[in-house]
Amino acid sequence: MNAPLTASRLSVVAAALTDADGRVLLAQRPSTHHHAGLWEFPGGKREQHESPLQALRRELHEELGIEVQSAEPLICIPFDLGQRPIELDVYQVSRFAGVPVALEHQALHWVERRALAQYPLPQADRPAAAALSRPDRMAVTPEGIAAPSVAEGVIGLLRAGHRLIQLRCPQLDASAQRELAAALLPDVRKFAADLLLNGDIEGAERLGCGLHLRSAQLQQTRPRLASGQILSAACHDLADLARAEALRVDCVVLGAVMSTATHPGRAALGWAGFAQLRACSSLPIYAIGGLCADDLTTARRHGAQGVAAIRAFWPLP
Ligand SMILES: Nc1nc2c([nH]c(=O)n2[C@@H]2O[C@H](COP(=O)(O)OP(=O)(O)OP(=O)(O)O)[C@@H](O)[C@H]2O)c(=O)[nH]1
Ligand SMILES: [Mg+2]
Repeated sequence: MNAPLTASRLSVVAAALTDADGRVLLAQRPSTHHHAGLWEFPGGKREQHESPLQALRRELHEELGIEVQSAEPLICIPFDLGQRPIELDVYQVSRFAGVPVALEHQALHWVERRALAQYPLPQADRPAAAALSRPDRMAVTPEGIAAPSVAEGVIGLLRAGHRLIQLRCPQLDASAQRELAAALLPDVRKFAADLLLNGDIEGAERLGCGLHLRSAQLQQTRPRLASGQILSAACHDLADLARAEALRVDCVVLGAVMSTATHPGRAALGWAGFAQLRACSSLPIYAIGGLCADDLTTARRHGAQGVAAIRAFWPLP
């Protein structure tokens, strides 16, 4: 059965068309349309009788003259901050017949994934650009274990394919956490991964690594980080998300989606609550709280960049 079209959000389907080199097609919106001149993923409004895939096939035929052969769901973004609330359902399309031609757009560009964010995109597209270019998992180190075990576990995470690791060691003082980060950074860089220091602004500035701000730190001015140093932030509600957006963070971690043993007192958002908050921000958002890798598909269906977890990802017993 087709997902119902609701009056509250306009249902829009769009395609991240990829070529053999993994580049993604962006299309520049016509000067006569809403969002004129911005670069978007080709697609358009789903009609009442259509499934998302039927709408995608029709739109890509009309706009690019191609036939879609297969499409995988990438991310479905509820977004309420524009002129009209939309649900932007983005599919990854790597198999299609024909060569895309700009039948309705001003121009087409094949873009390296890392360069997507440099294009002026509609606000709702930012989470899709991040879904195409940034890790879908953030691993957070568990508390209460000695520094050598944290180091061993982080190496295990890198070997298991994790590329975004938050070093969170409340059991160590700030200087010991910083020392541990400094020792781990050569390995982190060898794996082309990113390490985020939890809460230690000065440490991240000095070491040149990433930083994860606690929600209580969101009132401060933006830390002095270079463009390659990822800035992330813990958020629990709308006010946190607004502050994180004002600090121009690269991503946030939002939860708890499910109730967890580590934070038993905190009310869980559930996926519906998560999506409501997601719709009020254009930031890439990792969902956290009682989640594991099996929840990635559900997370993406609710507009998340992916899943952040402690125990579910930790490779040591
Ligand atoms: N196709 C597309 N639309 C997007 C994206 N991001 C985004 O906010 N939108 C918004 O979604 C809405 C519908 O898109 P559209 O203008 O392509 O619709 P359409 O192809 O059916 O065109 P039409 O209005 O001429 O019939 C527009 O308000 C558009 O700005 C995106 O990446 N791709
Ligand atoms: Mg369109």
